[in-house]
Amino acid sequence: MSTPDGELSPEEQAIIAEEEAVLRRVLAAVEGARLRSGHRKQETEDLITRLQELRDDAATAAVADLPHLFFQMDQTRALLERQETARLPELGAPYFAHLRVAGTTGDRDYLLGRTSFADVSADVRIIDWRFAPVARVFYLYGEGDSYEEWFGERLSEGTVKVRRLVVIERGLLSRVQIGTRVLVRGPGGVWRRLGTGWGSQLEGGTGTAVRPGQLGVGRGTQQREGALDVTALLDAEQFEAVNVAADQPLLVLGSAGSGKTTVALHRLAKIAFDEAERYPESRMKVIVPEEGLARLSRRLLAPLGLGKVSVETLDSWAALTARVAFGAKALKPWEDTPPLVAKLKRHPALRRALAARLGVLSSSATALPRLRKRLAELFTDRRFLESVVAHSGGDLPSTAVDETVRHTMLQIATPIAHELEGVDPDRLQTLDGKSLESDTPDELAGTVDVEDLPLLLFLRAQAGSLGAVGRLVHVVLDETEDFSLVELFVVGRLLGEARSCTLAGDEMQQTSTSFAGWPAVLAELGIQDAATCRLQVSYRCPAPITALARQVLGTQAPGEPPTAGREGAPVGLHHFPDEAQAWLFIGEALRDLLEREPQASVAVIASGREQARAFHRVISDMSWARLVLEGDFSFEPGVDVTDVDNVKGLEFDYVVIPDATAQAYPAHDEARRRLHIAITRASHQLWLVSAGVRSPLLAGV
Ligand SMILES: Nc1ncnc2c1ncn2[C@@H]1O[C@H](COP(=O)(O)OP(=O)(O)OP(=O)(O)O)[C@@H](O)[C@H]1O
Repeated sequence: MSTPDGELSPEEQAIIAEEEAVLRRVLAAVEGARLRSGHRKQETEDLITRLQELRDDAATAAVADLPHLFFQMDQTRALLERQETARLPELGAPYFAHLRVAGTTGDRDYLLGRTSFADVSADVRIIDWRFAPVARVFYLYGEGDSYEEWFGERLSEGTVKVRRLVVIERGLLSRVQIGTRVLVRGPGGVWRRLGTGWGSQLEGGTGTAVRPGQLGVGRGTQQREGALDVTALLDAEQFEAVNVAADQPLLVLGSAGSGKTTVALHRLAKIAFDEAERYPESRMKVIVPEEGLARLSRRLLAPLGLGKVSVETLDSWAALTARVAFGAKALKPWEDTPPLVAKLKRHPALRRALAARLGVLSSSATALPRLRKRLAELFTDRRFLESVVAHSGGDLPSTAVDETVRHTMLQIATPIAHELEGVDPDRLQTLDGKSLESDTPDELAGTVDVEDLPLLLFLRAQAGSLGAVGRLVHVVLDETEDFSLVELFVVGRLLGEARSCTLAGDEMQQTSTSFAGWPAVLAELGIQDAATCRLQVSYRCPAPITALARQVLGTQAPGEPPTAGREGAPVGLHHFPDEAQAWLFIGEALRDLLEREPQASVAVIASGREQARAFHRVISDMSWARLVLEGDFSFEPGVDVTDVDNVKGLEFDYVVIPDATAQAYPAHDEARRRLHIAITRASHQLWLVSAGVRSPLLAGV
């Protein structure tokens, strides 16, 4: 299957020579434009000084001189406006792809980048991937294909003669990809062709053989630079999705790692670029369930020119929105809601029960104290809660009723501080300086759960408006399967009539049982006609991992398996009699890996927080080991020890699951989805390690 790395053929040498010549031309043309704009800068400064002088003159001039001075000021201003210079491509990496088309007027070269630039005399045309009509030809056709595309009113026909992806680093060409052929510049500037085996595709063929018991395929041997820009890689289906009209709601579905986030964020960039006035960055938002994905999304948005778009987690968005809608001081949010109570408050059955019990409140009934009282009544009403549990389809156990009542009773108790009003504040502190109620159940008194915030907003939004909360012109919801129905309702209200949004999701990755199906999601957002795209190719995970992920899902797996993007290392399964041995083995393997591949990104994904903490102790003395339990990923090389709840939407070169046991992952739908999420974070290699009884989800592997 694999062919060795090789010397370039004469044809490939010619390709490299051609690409280097193109790059030299581009760099010279951009540098020329930069110098010209530098000269213009001096002229601009002179004009500004001149304008200032004229203004000063006008302040003291005789009335008769004013018309003449004003005329001069107008002229200077007009000259200044003409000085405005366009942004120039970055010299370090001015484009990421090369397209040559043969049309009726002969051959023409286009380079795809993030900033348009043309110097026709130097035969340089860099087009912006977001809006240049000819970018369609790049994304939708392959080398040798004939195309027919309408560019506005004009039908354009031709043939794609060259379609190459290029990587330019600090102004130097380092990689050229033509179809599946990859040419890379090696040390000393010697070019070679990478073999087609999976190992060498990853890192260039050296040190990539996988031996059983050894982690690593060579991915982390080099700095991460030199990777192809994902904007250049968008496939035809993804490109069409990115180009769906801005006012059309879009649902992007697909299995793990098929490019849903990639499409959603590129669409945002396209919309912001095409219709900057209607869709200002300040009124667009990305909302995701977890902190880790929020951080990753910010990192992905920056190179797309969307550094100002706000990215929020569901909790921080709800807290901020509630603060604006209800007033900052009125709410004391509680973040440690017991899991069962949180689950009940986010479940679709609660949304339906609320509708049946409360209907739509009148706006006079939505003052915060009244809304809180309403919720408190409901969450202490056993019959109401029993009906929620009864309609939860088995998701909620009956113990959720007692737990919710008990928890709410503590919240509605009067805080000690109120009862002791008038007492000397010094006497209301414990010896260690804390307040009397801290670390006691009384700490809960007067709080609202973070899960209550969307409910309060929902009741208020249903009755009228959310007051000062700003309208949104477009929103991206990622991992939409984890949004509760009430959260979706509130987002819908903030979008107003247009409902311009991109919803990315995969029902196989729901972890919070708040998902009620895509029709319910759209209905709650008030959307009747969403465009839907289903991404088919699994880009992140190699074939062995995609196959295992499907097996783990069991009967929940969707009908059509995704197309595996590439071959890859076999999944490693390691079983030990006891946990100490298993973890020692992982610790050793990680040390060995990081010595060989110091640039690798590795995640040890435990089933829960406590397991992550416990495993972290095994390697905590290593400088590259980080415990990440609040989504605070640094995206630096090294090992993140974390748990399933933290990693949705993320990816790592290597993933180790340290507790693939029957206890952590029993044969049960939610466990299947959780293991599936952990497995599909790996982009190069996966290990499943177990001690005691191995998870039944891995039977036969
Ligand atoms: N057309 C493509 N060609 C090559 N790589 C791609 C392509 N599209 C996306 N990718 C890469 O695939 C990986 C997964 O993409 P992305 O995170 O967008 O997937 P996702 O469907 O949102 O994943 P998840 O379901 O885990 O949230 C990323 O590394 C991304 O850069």
